[in-house]
Amino acid sequence: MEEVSMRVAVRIRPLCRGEILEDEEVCVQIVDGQHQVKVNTPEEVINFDHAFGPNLTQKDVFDTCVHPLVPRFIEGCNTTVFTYGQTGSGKTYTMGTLGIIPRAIDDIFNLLNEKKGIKYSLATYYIEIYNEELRDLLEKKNDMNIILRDDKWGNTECAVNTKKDLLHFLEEGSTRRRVGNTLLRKRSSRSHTIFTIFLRQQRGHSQKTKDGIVKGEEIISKFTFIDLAGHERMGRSENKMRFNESININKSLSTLAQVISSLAIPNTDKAHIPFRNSKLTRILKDSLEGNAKTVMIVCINPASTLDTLTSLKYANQARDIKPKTMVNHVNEQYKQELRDRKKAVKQHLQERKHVSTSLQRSLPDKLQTIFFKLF
Ligand SMILES: Nc1ncnc2c1ncn2[C@@H]1O[C@H](COP(=O)(O)OP(=O)(O)OP(=O)(O)O)[C@@H](O)[C@H]1O
Repeated sequence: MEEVSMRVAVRIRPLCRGEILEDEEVCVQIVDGQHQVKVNTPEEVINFDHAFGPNLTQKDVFDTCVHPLVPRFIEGCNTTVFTYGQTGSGKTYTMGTLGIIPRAIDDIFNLLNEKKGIKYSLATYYIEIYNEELRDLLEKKNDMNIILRDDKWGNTECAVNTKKDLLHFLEEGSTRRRVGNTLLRKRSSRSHTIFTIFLRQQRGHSQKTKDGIVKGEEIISKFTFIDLAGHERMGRSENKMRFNESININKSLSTLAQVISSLAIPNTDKAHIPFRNSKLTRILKDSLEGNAKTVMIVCINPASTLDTLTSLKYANQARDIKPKTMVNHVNEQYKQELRDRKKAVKQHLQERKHVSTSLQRSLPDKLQTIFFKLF
């Protein structure tokens, strides 16, 4: 088992046309050749694992941050990427249908095709959390072969046979995401979306590897892509509905911040980490602790001084989280459970035998015969 810290990257988008027309100034930049971001007012420099300026492409971001996760996912680890940032900072652009997810899908299929002798199956689900409620984005109009399996959130898992299936689910689900016009921008995402790919593998080799994988073993791993709703200042959205949405968005993001800061403290008592305080953190639990390898991408609007420093500090804290990565050996775990259960049954039978023998001895002859027949 190897200890790894959570990777945190920053991506500053270019000024958009409207911002250029309004003569907006760039108030945050990457320090040349460094993984550092410099905010102008108040002046501050913050370190990250990766930093992408406005000239870097979707491919650059993917190749540096996400491509290295794909082999880990195939090995059997849970892997997660999430985008975080203000409204309009480029989260959906970075993650969505033209960004990280389709590139990751491509990589996953390429790698699986390269691996000979692995029997595998894939499934996916795509959900959103809107106003603290979960909605299945793949539920309607589904012409694919659907396995209905209600998990603890009641969402639907869809079987996937080809790369085309997976891309189809991504595109279909993305069109159903809850968006709304806010004062800050038109068609702003008002929900957190979670796109998950499940990989179930049957390993055929009999020799042991460094991961301890043995013949016939079943491994299940998941790759989760989370596009968070934009955090924003309260009161800047125009109506009650938008205001309520903002309360819920900010509430779950602040719970996420509390979880991140608790996890960043070494030896925190797990019972005190507030995972259960929001749906988002409940879902993200296994991506942030234990068996996970996670990358957080903080998206920045170069013209906004308003929440930029807060976003950067929030994200910087996440670098201190140290999840433990391990392969999900389903069969090993199952075998251990069976061993434990067998041991418990044996112990129970021995205790029962002991009780019955002492009881039998204390009974009169006739009753002893009946007792013997019964036990
Ligand atoms: N790196 C980039 N290069 C070019 N354009 C970008 C980049 N990042 C974002 N944009 C553009 O900026 C706008 C806002 O991006 P996007 O919709 O991804 O923001 P968001 O953070 O998801 O916003 P919200 O939280 O409100 O949904 C879009 O028009 C998008 O095309």
